[in-house]
Amino acid sequence: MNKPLIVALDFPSSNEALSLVSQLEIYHPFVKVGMELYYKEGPAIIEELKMKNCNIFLDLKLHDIPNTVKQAMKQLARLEVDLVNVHAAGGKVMMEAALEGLEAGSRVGRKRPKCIAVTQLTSTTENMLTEELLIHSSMETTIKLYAALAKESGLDGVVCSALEVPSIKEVCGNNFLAITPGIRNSEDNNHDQHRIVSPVQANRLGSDVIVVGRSITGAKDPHSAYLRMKSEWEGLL
Ligand SMILES: O=C(O)c1cc(=O)[nH]c(=O)n1[C@@H]1O[C@H](COP(=O)(O)O)[C@@H](O)[C@H]1O
Repeated sequence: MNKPLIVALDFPSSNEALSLVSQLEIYHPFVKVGMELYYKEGPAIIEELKMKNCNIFLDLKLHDIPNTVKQAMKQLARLEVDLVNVHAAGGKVMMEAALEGLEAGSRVGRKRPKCIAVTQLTSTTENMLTEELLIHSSMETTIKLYAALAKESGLDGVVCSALEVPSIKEVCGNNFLAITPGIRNSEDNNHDQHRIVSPVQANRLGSDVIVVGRSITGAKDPHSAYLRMKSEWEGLL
């Protein structure tokens, strides 16, 4: 993967998603289909996006007992997307089961999709971690341990805030992917995100991939917003 910017297609239906993609079509965008769009449109939206030459991150954040995750991943593998994810909080056996399902569902001769684990959502604060989730380690320690567990389970990387990338790379090595949402420029609305980083900072902190939603999809001119984010992320601005 070559430092991609993934656009989160958080839309209620394929009309809005495909209209956004058509504005970016010449760049063959890497896009993310999340729960909102997939629960409405199902596998059809994946096929439509493939026809538009998009790379696809199917973000369904699986978190269940190992057997359920394995069987679900077997089905998702058949969609032949590039990237899928689980919650690291499901534990090692569940993450291993996710990979087994992906291997089992992938066509012979075709590589399974990459699989990454969400560590702690970028909407989670240090205070929520201790007060609500009753995790009495710091955000950094928790995320480092979850990342190490994901690596031990054979996963390809994690989702985290760019703020945690240096410590994850220290523990898991440079080849272990760090995919980072929660990307905002100072003038953007933060919405429900808390552990926020600009595209320039994400680059400096060593993120491999950034995920950007509303700062592009909600912009007056999504095409210009995409190009600016991309240039800042790639260190051109
Ligand atoms: O797994 C994800 O993609 C994800 C993990 C996380 O910790 N935080 C997070 O924001 N995301 C996703 O990244 C996207 C961020 O969207 P914006 O906040 O609109 O840029 C959303 O689609 C989220 O579902």
